[in-house]
Amino acid sequence: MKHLNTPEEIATFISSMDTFLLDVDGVVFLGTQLIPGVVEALAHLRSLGKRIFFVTNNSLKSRTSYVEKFSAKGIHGVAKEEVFSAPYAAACYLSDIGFPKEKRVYVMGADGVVEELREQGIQACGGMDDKDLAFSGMDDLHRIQPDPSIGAVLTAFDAHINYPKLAKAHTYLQDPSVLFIATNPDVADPIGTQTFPAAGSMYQPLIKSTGRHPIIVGKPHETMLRVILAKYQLDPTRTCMVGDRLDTDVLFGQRGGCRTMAVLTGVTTESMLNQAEVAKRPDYVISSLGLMR
Ligand SMILES: O=C(O)[C@H](O)[C@H](O)COP(=O)(O)O
Ligand SMILES: [Mg+2]
Repeated sequence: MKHLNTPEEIATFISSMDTFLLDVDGVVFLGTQLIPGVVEALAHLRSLGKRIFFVTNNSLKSRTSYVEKFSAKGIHGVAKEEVFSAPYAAACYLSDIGFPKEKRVYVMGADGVVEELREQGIQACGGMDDKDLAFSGMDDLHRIQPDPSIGAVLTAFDAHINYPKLAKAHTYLQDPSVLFIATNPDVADPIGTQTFPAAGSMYQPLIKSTGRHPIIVGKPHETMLRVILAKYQLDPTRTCMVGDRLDTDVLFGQRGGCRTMAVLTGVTTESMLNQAEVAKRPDYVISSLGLMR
């Protein structure tokens, strides 16, 4: 694990890579705030002809919305195809396994998830339509019944989680043929100096109530990485996954045979790095992506 501190060390590292896979939350943004120096760093990498892809477990936005957010924050010229998100990975997974056209996916999450599914021609329900589902007592639950049109339950980050949604998902998952999928395993997100529950905390009640475990399609699940490496014929040894989490970003890069870098602007701290098992540590550490300019 090499710390990159001096401009010379950073320049030497950059020259050894052709492609950068950048995590978003904790690397580019912290909450809604752009991390200082990132716009300049991205412009510098691009000026050197480096390829950049954004690989995020964030399930609040579609890739189109992400491109708009990047642009609004001064990160211009990002193509939708350069953004790989957990909702997109979920849609590709369902499409790749031949999810039946007549079936629907029940989404516990935001509209960005529904948008990505529909873009792949997959019917989705739930999402924000269920955010205000009323619950007036246990005898109200007879309204929630099995639904043969549901072929999968997909959980994501859901700021409007409620008991009726959990009851619907639980009911649908009683049928073993209904797929149980989760966008990502991140259990908490850093916002400012605090942390808050994230997508990986949202499906835990269903694991307990149904006894079933979801297929996780986002990082560190390497499907998304294999798609990127294959689609763009990338050399993993000259591709670096840059992230703020060891258990998603670094593991994701390692599983794909890529180089890995941790930044200290998100979840991971210096002490976490030193406490981590050697095998789980990144190849490189830099205090911020903003220094790569
Ligand atoms: O909120 C979540 O589900 C995730 O913790 C968060 O969005 C992670 O996003 P990433 O760091 O992969 O961009
Ligand atoms: Mg992150």
